[in-house]
This record gives sequence, structure tokens and C-alpha cells, in this order.
Amino acid sequence: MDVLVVDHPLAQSRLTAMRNTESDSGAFRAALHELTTMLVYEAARSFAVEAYPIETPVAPTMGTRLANPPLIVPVLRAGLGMADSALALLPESSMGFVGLARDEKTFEPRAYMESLPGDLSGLPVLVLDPMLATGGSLVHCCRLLVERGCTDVAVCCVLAAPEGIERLRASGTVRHLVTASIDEGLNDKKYIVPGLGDAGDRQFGGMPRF
Ligand SMILES: O=P(O)(O)OC[C@H]1O[C@H](OP(=O)(O)OP(=O)(O)O)[C@H](O)[C@@H]1O
Ligand SMILES: O=c1cc[nH]c(=O)[nH]1
Ligand SMILES: [Mg+2]
Repeated sequence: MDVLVVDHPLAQSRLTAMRNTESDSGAFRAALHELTTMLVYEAARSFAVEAYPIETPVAPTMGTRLANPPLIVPVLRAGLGMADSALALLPESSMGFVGLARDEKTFEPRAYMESLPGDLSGLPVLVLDPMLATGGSLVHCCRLLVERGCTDVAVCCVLAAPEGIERLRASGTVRHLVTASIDEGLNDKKYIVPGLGDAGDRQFGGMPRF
């Protein structure tokens, strides 16, 4: 698994807005939308392209397009705030959904939704989740993809803890990880430090109800 940290000044300024407790949910979501555009732009560097003939107003030439647009998979809830930005950059893509909520005591993910194609062989997948903390949630999600035949998984997250990166790497499910920061680690409640808090609550408020 290769890991890319997007340390561009514009990415880091959006990340700062997300970390700041003074940012309300509107400001948090706006910064997440913009940062996701930058993360997906960088993740797409590894996507295969193909040439095809076009005509400009002046002359025929060769154009470029994605050979195989990825399935986009936001991890609910928090990944929903990344979905629109990713789809805007990848308008030919389809979208699947995985719903996970981390148990507050065991810190393991509880799955409450899967909406994915049954066969993912030959289809690259781009997974979106702002937070890679213990790694339990992303490993769960990426295993669902591999079980369906996917061999090309890229993940975009806003923040990653070293523990989560190692767990994801050890799972052997992901080829590329793109993040805006590798933070110091996790606290005793398994929140990323310094982090940004609960990415779902900061976008949508309250607790998930189900
Ligand atoms: O790496 P982990 O230790 O598994 O933690 C990361 C997960 O926690 C958050 O979701 P959460 O479970 O809070 O659900 P939410 O998006 O509905 O808030 C986050 O969006 C990740 O999915
Ligand atoms: O820091 C963290 C860890 C898990 N989930 C979050 O939303 N934030
Ligand atoms: Mg949450």
C-alpha cells in the first residue's frame, strides 16, 4: 500500500478549518468538500487513461479519458460529505454505499448497510471516509470490496492515525491511500489526536439513529 500525504497549502488550510472548534457545521462541510476535491485529484493520478480521437475547432487531435472510471464508495455517515465532490470530478462513475458505526466500547465497526454491486472484478474502487483511526472501519469496508472480486482499491481520507495505516496495510486490501495528514496517534477513546473530533457529528450533528 502506498501512502500519499497531500501537503499542498490549500489542502492544509482546509484541514485547519476542519480541525478548528470555531468552525460550525456549515464551515466544516464546506472545507471537507474542497479538501475532498484535492484528495481525489491526487488519488486519480494512478488511474488508467486511454487516448481517443477528437477534433478541436482547428484540427484533429488525440484526447484523454479515464479508461475505467472507479466505483465511488463513501462510508456512511461521515464519508457522505465527500461524495458530491468526488462525483463532480468523476462524473462517469457509479456510487455504492457502506454504512458503519463504531461501537463506543469495543471500537469495532457495526455494519448497518451495504449497497454494492455483487461483482467488482475488473472495476477499480475509490473509498471515501474522512477518518482512519484504529482502521477497523476501513478494513471492514475494503474486505467487502475484495470479497466481491475487487483488486484495485484506493482510499481517500482526511486524517490518518499511524495505527490505522498499519492495520489497513496489514489487511492487504488497499493499493493507494491518500490523506491530508498523518496525525500523532489515538487517545484512550480511540479518537485521532490532535484530530478534528467526530467527523459525522461535526457535519450532521447529534448521534446516528437506528
Ligand atoms: O478507524 P476507526 O477506528 O474504525 O474509526 C473511523 C470511523 O469512525 C467514523 O465513523 P463513525 O463510526 O463515528 O460513524 P459516523 O460516520 O456515522 O459518525 C469515521 O467516519 C470512520 O468510519
Ligand atoms: O477521531 C476520530 C476517530 C473516529 N471517528 C471520528 O469521527 N473521529
Ligand atoms: Mg461518528
